[in-house]
Amino acid sequence: MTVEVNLGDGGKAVEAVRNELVADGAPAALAAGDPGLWGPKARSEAEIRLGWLNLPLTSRELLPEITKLVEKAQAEGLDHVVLAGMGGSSLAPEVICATQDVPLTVLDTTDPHQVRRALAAPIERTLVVVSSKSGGTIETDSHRRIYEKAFRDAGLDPAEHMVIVTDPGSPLEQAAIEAGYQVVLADPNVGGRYSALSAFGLVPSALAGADVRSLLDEAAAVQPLLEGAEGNPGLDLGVLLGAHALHGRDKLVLRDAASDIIGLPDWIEQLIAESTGKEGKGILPVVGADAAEADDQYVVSIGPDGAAAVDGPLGAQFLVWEYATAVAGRVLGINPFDQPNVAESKENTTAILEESGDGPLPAGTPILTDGPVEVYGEVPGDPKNLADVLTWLLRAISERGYLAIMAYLDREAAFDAAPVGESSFEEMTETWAGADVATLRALLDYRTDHAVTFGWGPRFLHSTGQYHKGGPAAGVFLQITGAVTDDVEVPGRPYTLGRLQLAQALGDLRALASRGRPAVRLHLTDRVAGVRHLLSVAEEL
Ligand SMILES: O=P(O)(O)OC[C@H]1O[C@H](O)[C@H](O)[C@@H](O)[C@@H]1O
Repeated sequence: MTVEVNLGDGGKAVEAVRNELVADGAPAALAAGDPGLWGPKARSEAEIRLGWLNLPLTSRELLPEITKLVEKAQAEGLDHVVLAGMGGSSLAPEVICATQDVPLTVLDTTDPHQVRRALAAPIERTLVVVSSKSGGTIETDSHRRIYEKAFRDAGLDPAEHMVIVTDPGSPLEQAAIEAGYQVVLADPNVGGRYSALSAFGLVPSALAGADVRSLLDEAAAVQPLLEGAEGNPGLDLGVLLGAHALHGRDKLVLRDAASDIIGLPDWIEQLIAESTGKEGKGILPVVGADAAEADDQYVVSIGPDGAAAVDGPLGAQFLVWEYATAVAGRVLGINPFDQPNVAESKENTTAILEESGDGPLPAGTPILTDGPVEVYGEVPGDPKNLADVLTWLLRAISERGYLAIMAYLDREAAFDAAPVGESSFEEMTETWAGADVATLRALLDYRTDHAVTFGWGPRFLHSTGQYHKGGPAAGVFLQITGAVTDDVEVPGRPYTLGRLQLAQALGDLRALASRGRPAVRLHLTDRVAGVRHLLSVAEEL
């Protein structure tokens, strides 16, 4: 494992931060699990959150149990694995499975259309892993209820098709035991976003067909390096992240640079945004962007190439980024193990659902309609059309600010426009990009020097959502929702997935608006036509 770090202009500042950490004995103290490294306020939380340091060793104890589960699933012909889990309970398995090229369907959405896609797979061959550390996450609870019904409707016993991963003592453990489900208990001394090498990362990945022992071996190989002051990749990276942020370079552009690992930036995004984005401070990860000229941005690459690059196998990457994030937390003077502002949007969502009863949700009235796109929110200057609204949003970004696009839509919808195997790879990619709302990020990025991020809702609420509300008050927010034509009931609950999804969008908007941040919601009355229109307007700006 190597970490190549070119200190560039920030050289002296970075060196000063490193010297102070080394003088304080921080690298060895962190490796030894000292909970006092983040100050007295963070101590009690840190005392129960440092188990990730030992996972390369302790997770080996899970391997026999995992092997049995895998053998059982194989014997029963369960080869379609669905993972229901949000944030730290699904981001690592997604990277592990993509990197090892084994199929895993990740459900970290309340979009009914996307959930319908998963439900369309052969149910008799489906194994659902329900992963939730707290056991109380509304999206995951909804997926469990939906699949339980789907299995029963197909004459199948849910207990034969479900595996639960949760913390000991969670409400989910209780419910799962009562229902007779297979349960794997995770290490409770590991927080969600640090849980890649715990049962949360390993169980669903192994069931999908990944080799998880090798991940532990890779992490174990880098572990001894994390104790020292020299040749310590976690320290080098953490110093870089922390020192840059201290000096105003707080946008971390993450790039995949010819590595064999697929999708690691999305996992890093949650780790860093949720760990550091609080108390008005933080580091904003920017995924999918090119190197920017702006002086609040810098690039770290995954792979062998780049001025600052983290190169090494996936298991080692997980551990090094976690260590680096903990170091950056110390440098910034924050607690890297809590997420104090995530609950706010969740509470708003619950309140909105309760206040609305059986009636419509408080979506408001559009200030204008441009073809298949309705615009909601306060936009000064009497905007006439969508182009005016987008132009205003871009202008509203302050110096050192950023624009966050948050799309509460089906992240696989663009597949419908570009079916695999029907045209050349280049044609397929072009068609895909023209139908994928995520393309908006690049189109708007092209028109501003400021950082532009993109997140799928509600997935990002468990990731960058913490930074949006707890980090520097510098965000401008563009929310996108869409009409639901094929909703999904949530058994035993008074809402459908579509209703929950819209309530989540409105709940987060309420939290952002209460901070006085510029925030607009675009609603696509026809999803396909709406995305096409939005992209063509952005292209013409
Ligand atoms: O695993 P769960 O308890 O369901 O939590 C899933 C996610 O929920 C919350 O939003 C936290 O902020 C995340 O850090 C966590 O990964």
